[in-house]
Amino acid sequence: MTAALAAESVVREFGDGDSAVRAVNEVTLSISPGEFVALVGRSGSGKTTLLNLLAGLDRPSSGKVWFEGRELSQMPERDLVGLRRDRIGFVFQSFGLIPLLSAFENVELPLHIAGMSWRDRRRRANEALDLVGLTGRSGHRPYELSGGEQQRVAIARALVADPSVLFADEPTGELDSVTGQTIGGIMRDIGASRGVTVVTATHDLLLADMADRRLQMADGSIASVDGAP
Ligand SMILES: Nc1ncnc2c1ncn2[C@@H]1O[C@H](COP(=O)(O)OP(=O)(O)OP(=O)(O)O)[C@@H](O)[C@H]1O
Repeated sequence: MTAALAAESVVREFGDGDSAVRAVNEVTLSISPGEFVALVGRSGSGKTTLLNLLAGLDRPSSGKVWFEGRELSQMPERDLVGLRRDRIGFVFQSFGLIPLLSAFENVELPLHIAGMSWRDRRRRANEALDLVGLTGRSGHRPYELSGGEQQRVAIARALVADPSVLFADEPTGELDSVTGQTIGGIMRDIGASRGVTVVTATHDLLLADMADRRLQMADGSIASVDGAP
C-alpha cells in the first residue's frame, strides 16, 4: 500500500554559516492512509517545520518527501498549489476564519474559489458543518461563536473539498482542555469515518493521546515513537 506521507533523510536548515539552524535533522518516516499521527516535543524541536515540509508548504534543504507516492521536493510550484488545494486540508491554532463571513460562508469559500456551482457548494458546506456538529450555527459570524465552535468551523472548511490529508498545527492551542478534547475527538472520528489521514503538531498531551501514533521530536529528529504504525 502506498504511504499517505513519507519522508527520507529530510533536513531543513534556516540561515547559513554560524547562524544556521537545523530545524529538521535527518527525519525518515512513513504514515499510512487513514492514520492519525501526532508530532510532539518541546518548543523549537521542529514540529511545525516538519509539518510544513510534509504538507508541501516548505521544501527540504536535502532529503525527500512523498505525498501519496508523489515526490514533492522536485514538484513545480504550480503542481504543489494544486495538490494543496485538492488533497490537503489545514487547521491552525488561531482558526483563521474571515470575521465578516458567516460560518457557512467561511466553509464554502474554498469551493467558491475553485469555481464550484452554488448548488454543490451549498450541499457540501452544509454536509461539512453537519459533520462537525454545527448545523444550527451556520449563519453565525466567528465573533458570535465560542473558540471551540470557531475551530469546528475551521475543521469543516478544511474538509469541505474532501482532502485525503488533514494537517493541524496546534489545533487546540487556544482552547481549554475540555474543548480541546472535543476538537481532538472530532478530528479523530472524522479521520476514521472518512479515511482521512490526520497529522497534528501539538503540545496538548490529551490530544496526542487520541492519536494512533506519537512521534516525539527532539532537536529536529524523531527521538522516539509511541503507538502502533
Ligand atoms: N523561518 C525560520 N527561520 C529561522 N529559524 C527558524 C524558522 N522557522 C523555524 N526556525 C527555527 O527552527 C527550530 C524549530 O522550529 P519549529 O517552529 O519547527 O519548532 P516547534 O517544535 O514547532 O516549536 P513550537 O512548539 O514552539 O511551535 C527553532 O529553533 C526555530 O527557531
